[in-house]
Amino acid sequence: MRLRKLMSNDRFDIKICGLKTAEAAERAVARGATHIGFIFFAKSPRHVTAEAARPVADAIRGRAKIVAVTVDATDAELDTIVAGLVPDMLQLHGRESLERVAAVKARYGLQVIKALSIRDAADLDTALAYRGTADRLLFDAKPPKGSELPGGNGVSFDWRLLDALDDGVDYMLSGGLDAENVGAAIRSTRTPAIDASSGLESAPGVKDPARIEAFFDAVAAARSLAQAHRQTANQGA
Ligand SMILES: O=C(O)c1ccccc1N[C@@H]1O[C@H](COP(=O)(O)O)[C@@H](O)[C@H]1O
Repeated sequence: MRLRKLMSNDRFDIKICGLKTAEAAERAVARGATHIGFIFFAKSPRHVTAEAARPVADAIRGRAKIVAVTVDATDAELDTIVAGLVPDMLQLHGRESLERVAAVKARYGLQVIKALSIRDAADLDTALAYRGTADRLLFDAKPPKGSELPGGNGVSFDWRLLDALDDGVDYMLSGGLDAENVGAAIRSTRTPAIDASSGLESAPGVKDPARIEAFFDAVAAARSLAQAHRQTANQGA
């Protein structure tokens, strides 16, 4: 049943986040990334300035959505990022309220992804309140104790919580995805989109070509297996 739901939606988005080089961005897009994310958070090993990120973004502009990832950024900070990077979307990965999400959307006229950290069913309920205000929800794990980063921690949450979601919820599954677990994530959830960052790195902030390739290979394998299951199910119907 879940496989049928997953594959009945042809659109499947793959966001690769925390890019710093045109080489890594090009590799991700060549393999099918639909979204490329740049991190604007000074404490992150993936932090970039708009000036440094712009040529990387320009190299793939028009072939994947350019996403600026920010954390409780002020209007002044967002003004600099939006003017310098010219992103297609903003990802708000802090404690932004519903009102703040609405204000950011209105100020820039850009699509907004709201990242929400999930540990239990109550967190999912809180996250769902952003539906209709944010253009898309992104479910990430809660940061481990002591982490200075609200995301990019390489940890997953219990994907079984997503069983409770209605089919129509448009979200991205994030948190600790890598080549080893992304197939299971796709098979065991109904996710219409995935997002990965630190699981594709050889060191914090350093994207690894082999890990990127292995990740996309694993995604393709899981998607074609699901497709085969759907065809078998349709033939039996
Ligand atoms: O990657 C970071 O350093 C980061 C910093 C601040 C906010 C978000 C950040 N990353 C985002 O977190 C999720 C999950 O990352 P991971 O796959 O677990 O490493 C993803 O959206 C990153 O873009």
